Amino acid sequence: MLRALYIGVLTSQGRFDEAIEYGVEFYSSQDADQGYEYLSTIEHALGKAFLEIGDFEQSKRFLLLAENRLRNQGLDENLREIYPTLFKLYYSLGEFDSSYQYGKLAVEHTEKFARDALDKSMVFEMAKSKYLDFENRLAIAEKNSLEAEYKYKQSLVFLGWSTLACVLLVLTVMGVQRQKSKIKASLETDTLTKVLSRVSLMESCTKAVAEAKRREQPLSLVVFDLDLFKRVNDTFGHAVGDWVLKTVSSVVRTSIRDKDILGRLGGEEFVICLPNTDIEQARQLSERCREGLERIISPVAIENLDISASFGVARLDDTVDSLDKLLMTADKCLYQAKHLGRNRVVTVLEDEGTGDYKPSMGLCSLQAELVQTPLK
Ligand SMILES: Nc1nc2c(ncn2[C@@H]2O[C@H](COP(=O)(O)OP(=O)(O)OP(=O)(O)O)[C@@H](O)[C@H]2O)c(=O)[nH]1
Repeated sequence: MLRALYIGVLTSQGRFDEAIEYGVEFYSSQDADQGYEYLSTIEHALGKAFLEIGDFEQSKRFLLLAENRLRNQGLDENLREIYPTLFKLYYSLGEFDSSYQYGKLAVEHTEKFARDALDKSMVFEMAKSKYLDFENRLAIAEKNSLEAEYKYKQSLVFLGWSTLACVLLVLTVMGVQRQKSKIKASLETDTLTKVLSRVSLMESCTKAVAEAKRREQPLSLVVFDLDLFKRVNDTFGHAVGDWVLKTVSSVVRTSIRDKDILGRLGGEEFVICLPNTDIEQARQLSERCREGLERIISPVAIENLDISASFGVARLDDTVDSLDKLLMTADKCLYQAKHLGRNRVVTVLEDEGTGDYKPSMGLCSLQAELVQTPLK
């Protein structure tokens, strides 16, 4: 193939004689194995060279050989190159019909080649744009996936922190709630005896009184106070005194109904509010409690630890129509019980005949009329 090219180069440089000499010498020793395309290229180069030096016969011979070879092989693209030379040859020979035919073929083949090239380049451009598009989409997808991964990691971090924050918040709220419930419980309950504290006792009693008045139901109120409790403290110490207070509370709690209200007024003084309970029922209940307290035995053998309490009982009526008056009346009865020798229950006395109770305010001056439990 190099030889064929060399001949072509010599021809293009105008060195026609050298090209012919070199080509004819090589061509006369033609080698069948060199191939059609190779031979036709040498023939075309020789045809061109002979044309240039005006040897039209030789030119025609080589060019037609080349044309036939290419036609037989269907090498259209090579034919496209040979037709202009044949056009020129026949034009030079004055054979204008043939010249015209080859000129036409040259134009047709050149156009076809141009169309093919255009098609190929279009296909190439399309493939290129598809590739670029693909590349772009790939780049966008990669960018998106990186962004998504980043966002995912960010959301994981956010989720972690928010979970931690939520847990901390819940723990804090739970802690605050626990504290609040503790504070509320400590405000509502007397820490030593576990019965209602003074504040919540007053609240509960106020509600119960209002409810009884609204429903027009009876209600009684008991105030009781441990007898000579100072002596218990002084003789046996405050620890024993505390134990007595706790035990008294629990004995009374078990002696009354669930709906009854038991609270510590202060020191060794307690209140029992008894909804839906008349004065006689309240007196009986107080008596049961009094007896229960008398039976308290200390777990360690403490000699002379006598526990007893005095009870004052009042009832809600037209005159004693508020919690304050109930407390005052019951307290007067309690004072009376202490005055009469302690360890007893004192209530206001029901007026014979009318069925009414004497006004509690007159209790102190009406001692003889008070219902008393006898001293043991
Ligand atoms: N251990 C103990 N003692 C208390 C508590 N609260 C009050 N006291 C004591 O209860 C005693 C009450 O004594 P006083 O008011 O003189 O009454 P008392 O000795 O019971 O006599 P009377 O009520 O007249 O029968 C005092 O010594 C108080 O210190 C308490 O929570 N624990």
